[in-house]
Order: sequence, then structure tokens, then C-alpha cells
Amino acid sequence: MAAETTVTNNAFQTHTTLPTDPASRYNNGLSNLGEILMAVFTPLSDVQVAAFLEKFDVGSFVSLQGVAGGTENSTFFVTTDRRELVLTLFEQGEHEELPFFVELLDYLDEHRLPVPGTIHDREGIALHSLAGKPALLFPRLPGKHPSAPNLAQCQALGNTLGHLHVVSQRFPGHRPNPRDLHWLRAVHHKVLTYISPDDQTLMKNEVDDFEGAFSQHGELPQGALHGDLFRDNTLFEGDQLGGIIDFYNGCTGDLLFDLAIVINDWATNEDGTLNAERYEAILSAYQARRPLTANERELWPTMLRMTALRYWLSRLLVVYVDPPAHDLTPHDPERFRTILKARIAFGALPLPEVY
Ligand SMILES: Nc1ncnc2c1ncn2[C@@H]1O[C@H](COP(=O)(O)OP(=O)(O)O)[C@@H](O)[C@H]1O
Ligand SMILES: N[C@@H](CCOP(=O)(O)O)C(=O)O
Repeated sequence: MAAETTVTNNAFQTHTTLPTDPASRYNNGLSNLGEILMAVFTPLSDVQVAAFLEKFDVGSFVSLQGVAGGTENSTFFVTTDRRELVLTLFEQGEHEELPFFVELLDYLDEHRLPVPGTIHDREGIALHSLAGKPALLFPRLPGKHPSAPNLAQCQALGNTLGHLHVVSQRFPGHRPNPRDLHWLRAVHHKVLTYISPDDQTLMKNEVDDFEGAFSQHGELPQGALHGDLFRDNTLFEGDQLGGIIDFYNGCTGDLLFDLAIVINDWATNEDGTLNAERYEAILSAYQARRPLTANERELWPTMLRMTALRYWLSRLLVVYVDPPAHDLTPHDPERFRTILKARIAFGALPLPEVY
């Protein structure tokens, strides 16, 4: 059993004990903890997968490998005599929402975005059941997650996200953003007892402030969003964006919300301040595809703060209120408190000009 220590940073002072075992410390998303995170929650045998593949026109089973590094679902790399595949078993979440994700992925794939469109069986069905869990089969996309993206990679991401948002405005599906301002307002009180009095005030004031700011503007441009486009949900081969994966926070709503999540994860320095070069690279490339509207430009600093608070809150909920059933390393809430404080202190950098 791991020894425990009291965490003395601001957010946790006097409130919690955490294991000292390095394998059990927070995961900031791109650490080397891949091997030690338990990621295959439902084991599968070669025989099970070989029989499953027979429904599809993908070739014959050769090998199966569980993927360490997933956090919510069980993911396997599958090799056939014809191609490389990914098999995902859905362990949690609302299973009735899976058809939305299938439609969104297939729509973006049809529009030539680098996403894994689902593989349909010989009868045209994508969503199956395996080992009692909903299951989807995907092409395996090439590349690795960039931990310190260079400017060419930032540009590629901005360009692809801009393209995705142009296309996604015509996506016919509908799934309200489950992490929008309504959610912040409804659930932030659940974590207040676990944070310091200063942080309680900060969180409550921010939510009030967002409501004030958003109520003064008309509707922002809408479309389908990825909803969680962190670096570890992208795959790069050199400077080429090979794929955007993990669309299970996908939804419809303010496109600006997606862009702000990207900037907070991709273009933030260790101290929480914005990284001017990455910021410029992502936003210039994005706006070459989809220039922001006047409303979006006005709400941009607020949206950066709102999406920072969204992750501060969701991570606090995981740590204190609703820990995952599996023994996984939680993401560090403190990271997004730091980002939020930096956005409040310094605002947003100016948005690049659109030519
Ligand atoms: N289509 C894909 N192509 C290549 N690798 C993939 C693909 N889908 C998932 N992966 C790999 O599996 C890991 C876990 O998948 P992900 O969908 O992010 O699971 P989780 O929701 O459990 O975090 C990813 O980090 C990536 O390395
Ligand atoms: N990428 C997120 C985890 C997914 O968000 P959630 O709202 O589905 O918990 C993170 O880094 O916290």
C-alpha cells in the first residue's frame, strides 16, 4: 500500500491526502505514465476478436494489443492481414449518445478531415456489442501525441480546426454542449467545500461574470465541436497532423468554446501565461479558414477563462466528488486554476489580424 502525504499547494491545503507513489500522482495528460495507467478495463481474447472481425470486410485477424494510455474506454490495436485497426469498447458514459459520435465522425471523415471514420460491417452497421460492451472499429491513424508542439504543428492544428469548424456548421446532428455555462452554473457548488475560501470566491465570481458577459451578446457561431481537443487527442507524423481522435466529448454549440480549449492546452506556458508564438500560429491558421466574428472577438478573453474554469471544475469533480471506478491517475485540477488566474491577470493576447 502506498504511503500518503498531505498536499500543501493552495488548492488542497488541509483538505486532502494523496499517495506519494509517483505512479499515483497527477497526470497532466502527456507524462510518461502511459505504461502504468491501467487502460484496458475489459480484456479480450484473440478468439473473441477474430470472430468479431468476421462481420467486417477488413481481412483476417493477425494480432491484438491492449493500449495503455486510455482513460475512459478500453482500446486495442488490432492487426489483420490487410490493415491496422483500433477497437474501442465503451466502458462509461451515456451509451445512447454513441450514435451521435458515429454520425459526427463519419460526417467529418466524408468531408476529408483527418478523423477515424467508423468502420461499418457488411450490413452497414457501425455500432456493435462485444464482451457485453458497445464496440466500434476504426482505422488506426498514424502519428504520436506532441508534448511540446512546434510552430508548424500549431499551424497544422489551427488550420485543421478551422476547416473542421467550417464543415461542422452544416452538420445536422444535435447534442447540447454538456460542459457549457449552464453546467458550470449547475455544478460548481459541488466542489466549493473542497477549495479554499479565496478560490470559492474566485469560482463564484467568475461564473457570475461569464453569465453577465454572455447575456450581453447575441448567439455565437454554432456547429459541431470536438469538445476536448488537447494535445493527447491528436496524432502527428513530423509536422503533419495524422489524426484527431477521442470525439467522446463531441457536441454542438459555440465554436469559440472549442478554440479556447485548444489555446489553453496548446499555447500555455508552464506558469499559465499564453505562449505568444504558439497562440499566433494557431489563431492565424484557424482564421485563414474561419475568421472570428466581432461578437466572438469581444467574448474571446471571457471564453478563455470559461474553458479554463470548465477543466478546473471537471478535474476537481473527479478528485473529490465522483472518482472514476477504475484506479486511474486523475488529471491535476491545479493546472487549470493557474491558467484561469493568468487569464484574469493578463487577459488574452491580441487576436492576429485577418488578411
Ligand atoms: N484511431 C486511432 N488511431 C491511432 N491511435 C488511436 C486511435 N484511437 C485511439 N488511439 C490510441 O489509443 C489511446 C486511447 O484512445 P482514446 O480514444 O483517447 O481513449 P480514452 O477515451 O480512454 O482516453 C489514444 O491516446 C491513442 O494513443
Ligand atoms: N481531457 C480532459 C478530460 C475529459 O474531460 P471530461 O469533462 O470528460 O472529464 C482533462 O484533461 O481533464
